[in-house]
Amino acid sequence: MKILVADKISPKGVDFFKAQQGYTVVEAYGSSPEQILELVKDVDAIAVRSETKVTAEVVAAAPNLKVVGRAGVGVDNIDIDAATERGVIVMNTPGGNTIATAELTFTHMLCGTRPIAQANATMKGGGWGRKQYSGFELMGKTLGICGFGRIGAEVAKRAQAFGMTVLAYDPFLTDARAQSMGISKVTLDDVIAQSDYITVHMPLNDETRGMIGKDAFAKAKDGLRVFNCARGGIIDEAALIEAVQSGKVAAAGLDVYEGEPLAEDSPLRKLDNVVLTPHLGASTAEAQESVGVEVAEQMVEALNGGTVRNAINMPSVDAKALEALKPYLSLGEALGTFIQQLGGECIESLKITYFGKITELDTLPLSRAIQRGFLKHIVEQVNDVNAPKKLEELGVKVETTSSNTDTSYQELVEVQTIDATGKSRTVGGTLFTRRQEPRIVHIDHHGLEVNTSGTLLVLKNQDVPGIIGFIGTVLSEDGINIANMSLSRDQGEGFAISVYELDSVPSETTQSKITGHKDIEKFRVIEL
Ligand SMILES: NC(=O)c1ccc[n+]([C@@H]2O[C@H](COP(=O)([O-])OP(=O)(O)OC[C@H]3O[C@@H](n4cnc5c(N)ncnc54)[C@H](O)[C@@H]3O)[C@@H](O)[C@H]2O)c1
Ligand SMILES: O=C(O)CC[C@@H](O)C(=O)O
Repeated sequence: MKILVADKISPKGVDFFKAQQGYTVVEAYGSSPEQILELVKDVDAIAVRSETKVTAEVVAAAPNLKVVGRAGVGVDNIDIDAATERGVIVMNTPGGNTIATAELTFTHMLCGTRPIAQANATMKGGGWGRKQYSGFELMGKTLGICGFGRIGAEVAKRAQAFGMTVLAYDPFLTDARAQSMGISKVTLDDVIAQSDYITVHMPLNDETRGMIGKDAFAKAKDGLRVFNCARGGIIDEAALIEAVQSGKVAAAGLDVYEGEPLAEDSPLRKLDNVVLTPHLGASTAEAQESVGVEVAEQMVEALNGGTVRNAINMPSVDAKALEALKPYLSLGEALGTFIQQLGGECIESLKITYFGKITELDTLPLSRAIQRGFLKHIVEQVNDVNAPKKLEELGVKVETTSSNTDTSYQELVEVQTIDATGKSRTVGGTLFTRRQEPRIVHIDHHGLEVNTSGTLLVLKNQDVPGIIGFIGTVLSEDGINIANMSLSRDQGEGFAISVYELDSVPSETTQSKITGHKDIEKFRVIEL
């Protein structure tokens, strides 16, 4: 495996890569976009912080790329769509730099309350300025936190320790969590109108861009203090500059900017009561060691075919849950591959239903395995990362449900296709309990017992004598052994469904002989 470490991550993380047998590590910090395009040509994985941009062009230039690992939280420097389309796993290390960023935010809040940075500059310049640098207290003030995730919550704890009242705006924050944290969950308008301090801790996207802008400043209290250690642009820089100049905003602290590095001539650099740091949120020894080692471990695990943790574009499952799911994954893939070949063309919908014991497990990876199996013979380079996207592009709608309806099995996985004419086909599978062996147990609800590998001949015929003999004869003329056979008779309707497990695919001549038999309605050769 060849790993490109494109940004400076902890040496312990780099050493972890180097310690793996068969791994080559290329460290290329500060490379230009052109150099990156050249460097990725033969790499299997790229490790980055926030400097290197993994664009669609970079993904396209790296045919062997399997994993992009971000030592940190924000993945806005990675083109997730391009990676997903190509089946490249994108993973981050949430949590490793939470405390570092929460503490930096709090440092900014303190600096925006007591003019430490400004007093320090005066002292270093030979001055004293004691009268000039009086400040305020945090105690008794209201802090509004927009984005109450990992970092937001840690900032809240520190604010409470300083005697502040905390309000939070986060559409995904539950009442129970707000209550347990001793904070008030409010609307964005309330945060803006009631806060003395506002800090933002959310990703930058179309909803959050400019969330604290001209309108917000107009509705805010005079003398508001604002802080952004999340992503540049959540607080509109032009509006902030105006609000600071007009005195509406008394102090601000920024770690992140609309453009990074911040332009040398940015007016922000000239505002006395705005304290700036150069994207240092995660820059502590502890955080860097934590995210550097974590990203390396996660990437190696994924590259070696193990558990995929903290993936942005595929379900992450912990090792124990994955171990429990393992036997089901090959069943899932086989059911998907089977139904795609049975269902025929113009499939519009794929319905996955879980029954019984399996509903107690995290079935997301299994659903991915079914989708991957479905695409196996139709799309090249399909994996668990890009399968849903590929199905969407093909116009196949995927629906997954769990059912508590009783079946004849302890657990059952059922996959149904519906084509453009509304015709439906269904296959069901389970694990035979003692040895956890996957089996197909029904086709269109006709009970059978079929292995989930190799070549299958699926037949629907009139329930008349001689069919099995005929199939045996034509296959033996073709030199094909039958490894196993399963039959289901519908005596009421007068037809039978049978599945022959074959050693190889029947020739065209043999298939035409089968087609020519007057009592055989239809057949399919399915390759699992
Ligand atoms: N300055 C740095 O060096 C640094 C370091 C670490 C993280 N960060 C950034 O800080 C931010 C927060 O990180 P985190 O680890 O707390 O992430 P998180 O995922 O734990 O929390 C983000 C929170 O934002 C909320 N959210 C999402 N959309 C929202 C919206 N429209 N309105 C309000 N809330 C919304 C989510 O519900 C979530 O609770 C991220 O943008 C991350 O990239 C910066
Ligand atoms: O790598 C860094 O220093 C920045 C990290 C930070 O922006 C993040 O989102 O985790």
